[in-house]
Amino acid sequence: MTLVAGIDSSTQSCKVAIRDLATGELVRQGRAAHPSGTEVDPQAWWEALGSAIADAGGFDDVAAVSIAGQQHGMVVLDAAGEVIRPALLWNDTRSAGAAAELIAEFGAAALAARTGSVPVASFTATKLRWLRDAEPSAADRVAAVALPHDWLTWRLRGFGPASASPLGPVLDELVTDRSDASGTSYWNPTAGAYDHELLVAALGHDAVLPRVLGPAESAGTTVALSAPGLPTLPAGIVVGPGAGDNAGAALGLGATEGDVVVSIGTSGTVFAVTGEPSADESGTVAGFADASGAFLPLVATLNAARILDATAALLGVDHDTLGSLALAAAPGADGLVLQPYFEGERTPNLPDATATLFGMTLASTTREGLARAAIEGLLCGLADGLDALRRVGVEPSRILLIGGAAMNPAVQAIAAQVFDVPVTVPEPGEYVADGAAVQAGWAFSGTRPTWGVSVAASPAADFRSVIREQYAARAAR
Ligand SMILES: Nc1ncnc2c1ncn2[C@@H]1O[C@H](COP(=O)(O)OP(=O)(O)O)[C@@H](O)[C@H]1O
Ligand SMILES: O=C(CO)[C@@H](O)[C@H](O)COP(=O)(O)O
Repeated sequence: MTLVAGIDSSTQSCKVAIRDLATGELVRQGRAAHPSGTEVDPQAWWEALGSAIADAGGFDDVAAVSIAGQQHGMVVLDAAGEVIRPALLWNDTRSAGAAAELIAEFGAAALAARTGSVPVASFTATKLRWLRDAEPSAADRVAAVALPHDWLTWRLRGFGPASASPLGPVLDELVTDRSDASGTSYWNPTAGAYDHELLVAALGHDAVLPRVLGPAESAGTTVALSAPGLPTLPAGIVVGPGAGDNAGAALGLGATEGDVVVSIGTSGTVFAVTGEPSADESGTVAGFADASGAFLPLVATLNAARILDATAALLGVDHDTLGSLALAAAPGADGLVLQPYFEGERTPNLPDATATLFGMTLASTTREGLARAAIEGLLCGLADGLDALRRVGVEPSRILLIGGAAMNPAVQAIAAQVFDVPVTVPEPGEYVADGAAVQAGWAFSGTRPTWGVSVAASPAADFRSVIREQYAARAAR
């Protein structure tokens, strides 16, 4: 049996899935938590990767591995391969002003044409601009800029600071893939090339950027690694190019035309695989590349599963009870509307916003109503994202609902009331890690594995227009 491993180094945790290349059968899995916060030392991801690999029973019998990861995070390296400062994550909004500056300097239409997207604070270029202005001595030392998955892939292949890696700080050995490169705001998905003028405008000087590999290209192989608390690896495992986590999920689901993936994890994302690139000048849709050689128009919200975490904590219940409470309230929650911008928001671009509860009356202010308003508010933001995808030409025929919160039966049922296209819930699984495993198998064998995905639920279509109408009315005010 040939085993391939996929890794999802996501915002909240690191997950490993080991599958049989021939059948796709899940053989082993593991996971480890990441630190909280929007600024994280990449070493914590490296240690979590070691724990997750150990939790999955190790890689001694694994033939190939690939890493998908949270997108956009700024990992800055000096000439010695040392991480200069903690990484700023996709959900860190301190660079909102820098994003506005870059748009003012180049124009939204030009940036959309050159990079597929109009940057918001999530994008790497804006974080580099923030670094240039807020920490100039750190910016001066930047010799290379990587994304979370690029840096982990580099470490897995034995590169890193001289003191902590067998092959040392060879910056030219950094690699990435099209999907993650397209979230930087200095890579052109249509041309398939970096735009160094935009990098220099952001950082203040040029730097080494990871070489962009094709979907099935191998990044090389692992070297033997062994140190307490860090990944333990045998030599010679084929390493795939890696991917942004959303592109990884599309690969893991085998998403095809008509499929729109709605992922409810730390971020909420709505995306589709398309044959043509997109360039939305309004900035709502990010024109990413995917991990199969195609494109991935995507809308992302900063607030998603943690809306439900916060509401469940407030009500003093677990996720299941939150769901039961929500289903006990009527669609529309008697007018109670949660605009759930707890962490600011990215879509719409309101980095300094906070959450607001509208429509509180003596009748509507119940535990059941609040639970439902939380789920409805979460899903309405994503349904707005679906409408934005339609505006760039995506024609959805079904929603594939994934991510931690998609496991909640109430979220599934209310999704069928909020989305006006049929909702399908794949078997609970780690589709980002699975997509990375597909990619590892592709790099190993030269053929893209097609493993198939089982469906767990197809909630009956139950569209209730009141939910989106009252949400939109509140948003308009
Ligand atoms: N049954 C559930 N109902 C609602 N939320 C859930 C449920 N199970 C997990 N979650 C939430 O899902 C999130 C994790 O989802 P995941 O897709 O793994 O996120 P990420 O990939 O961003 O780390 C957490 O915020 C967790 O509390
Ligand atoms: O910023 C984006 C996409 O543009 C996010 O989707 C990140 O990629 C984080 O993903 P999760 O950790 O929430 O899965």
